[in-house]
Amino acid sequence: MTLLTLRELGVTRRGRTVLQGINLRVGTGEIVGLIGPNGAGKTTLMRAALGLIPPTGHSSLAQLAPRARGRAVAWLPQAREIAWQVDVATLILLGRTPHLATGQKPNATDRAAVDRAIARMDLSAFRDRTATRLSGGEQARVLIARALAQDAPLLMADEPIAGLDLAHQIGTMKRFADLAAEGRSVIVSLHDLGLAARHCTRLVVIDKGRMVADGTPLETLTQTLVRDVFGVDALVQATPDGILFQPRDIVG
Ligand SMILES: Nc1ncnc2c1ncn2[C@@H]1O[C@H](COP(=O)(O)OP(=O)(O)OP(=O)(O)O)[C@@H](O)[C@H]1O
Repeated sequence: MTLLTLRELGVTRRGRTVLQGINLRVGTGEIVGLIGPNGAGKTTLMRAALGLIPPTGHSSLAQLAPRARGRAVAWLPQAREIAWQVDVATLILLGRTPHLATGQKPNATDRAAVDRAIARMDLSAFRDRTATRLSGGEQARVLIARALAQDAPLLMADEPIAGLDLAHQIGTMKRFADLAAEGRSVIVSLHDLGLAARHCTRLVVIDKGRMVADGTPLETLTQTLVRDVFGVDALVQATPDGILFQPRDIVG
């Protein structure tokens, strides 16, 4: 089953081409890491795929009406502002909105989805706390939980682990693996190439608005690619315990 199809997706902003020629098909059970330097076009790709900015070309998600899109994909943007002075459980319940008709009250299924998301993001101790009074990293986990509660087949997350402590970075990547094991998929932009190499099933490398590599972490994260795209000399090594990625120095 295909959860997302992009064909020749492109974006022009203020007369400048910032994304072009993106072709991508995401099936079930994938953790697709979107990687690339600052300004490469990762956020633009996700927002264009969702139809949040007008793209050229085709995105299967951009065609959908808002409620149908909310059931097809959960979107976790990079900006993490929480505006509502509500408790954590209530905020996470907002993730169920695409499943509720206008005026419909949440039912047992919705509450179970919230409980699952709270457990998955290690937030049981925070469920009754006011969300705006949590630390930045705690708020980030609440927003991930809200996206998980949406129970969509596809999760698109823009730098979701930025600002999380190490254990919660790894924990979040493992939760994404749980989703993939359930047959869902995750598209996640990441700057930590070590975590990307270790936890993603596939990496899509974006550079200057173009896709320059698409494959397994070992196929894509070659020393040459890391040097050419990121300007960094790195050690990339397959070990019995997974891929090790160690950036060593800036090149050039
Ligand atoms: N509203 C806008 N108007 C004009 N240019 C924009 C706009 N938004 C983004 N851009 C440009 O598009 C390019 C891609 O930006 P994008 O945010 O997609 O990069 P990114 O890969 O997500 O970067 P980062 O890792 O820094 O978050 C950048 O050159 C950026 O300056």
